Amino acid sequence: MEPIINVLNVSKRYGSVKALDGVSLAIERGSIFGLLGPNGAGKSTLINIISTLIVQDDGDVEIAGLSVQKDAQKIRGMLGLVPQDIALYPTLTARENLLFWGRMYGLGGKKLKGQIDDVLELSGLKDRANERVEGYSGGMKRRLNIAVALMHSPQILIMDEPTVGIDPQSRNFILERIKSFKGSNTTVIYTSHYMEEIEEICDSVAIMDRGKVIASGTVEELHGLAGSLDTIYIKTEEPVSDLSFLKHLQSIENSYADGNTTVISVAHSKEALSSIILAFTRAGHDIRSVDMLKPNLETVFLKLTGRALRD
Ligand SMILES: Nc1ncnc2c1ncn2[C@@H]1O[C@H](COP(=O)(O)OP(=O)(O)OP(=O)(O)O)[C@@H](O)[C@H]1O
Repeated sequence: MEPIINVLNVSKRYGSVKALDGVSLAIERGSIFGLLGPNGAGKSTLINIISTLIVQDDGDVEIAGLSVQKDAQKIRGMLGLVPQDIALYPTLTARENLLFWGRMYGLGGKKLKGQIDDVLELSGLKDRANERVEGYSGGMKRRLNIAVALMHSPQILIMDEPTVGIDPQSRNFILERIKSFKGSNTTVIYTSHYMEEIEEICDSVAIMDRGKVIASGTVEELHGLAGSLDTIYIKTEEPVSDLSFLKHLQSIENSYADGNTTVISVAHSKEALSSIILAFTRAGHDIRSVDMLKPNLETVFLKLTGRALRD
């Protein structure tokens, strides 16, 4: 597949802060592309450059062969942006907001009406379309914001943390809707610092930290960077100083004691768990709790940076 977006060695500074430091990325047409990173990693700066809202200091972004610097106007017509801040008229109804934005995009007549019905359906707001936006919940406003971004049927939908601070129902609704774009002509760029969301919906992911892309690939490829081992944490009533009772268990790759917690690395935690628990009990250790951690984007980030994603 052909990339629709090529980010070529892009840098951006704010005073002494390097918000982006030589970022390069290729985003496939029709994919759902995730940008994951902690606060301040540079995600918003990057998508604002892709959206032609701010200009980079160095490098370029090509979208369908056009340059954000030279062809900003044309590129804007191809993009739908869902910004972090809600941009709606509170005293207008949802339908009136969509009418306004549709006209801004140059739509009119039957096409405009049809498009409004489509995006209301898509955002699950059809039944509430004639209510004023000021009475909407945060999640409904966010869904309307997405509807606005879809009014001109953009090739690329860019969403900056669209699920922050909204109710779980709206969050699930939004995630399901984004998943429904899979295999369509619409390319989605999705930023988040929630790794579960990115794992759930994205085909490809770039992990950003301090202005750089520190890893990119499919979710599976990125999991591979954390190694293939699961981690089991067993908390006991008393500290366990001698772990020789685990020796006979072939599946254990590594184990160490950390106070009352024994940390065990195994290839297949599900299969190994019952024999590990049995070994603890037989050795006379009372177990207080058991936790399992499979490799995920959180552990990948930890491995690459030595820091947690959610510091
Ligand atoms: N307009 C600005 N003026 C000064 N510094 C800025 C500006 N915008 C961003 N920065 C700085 O650039 C860095 C990257 O910020 P950016 O907003 O792109 O990160 P982010 O990954 O989107 O984080 P968040 O999840 O908090 O939005 C941060 O250190 C931020 O403080």
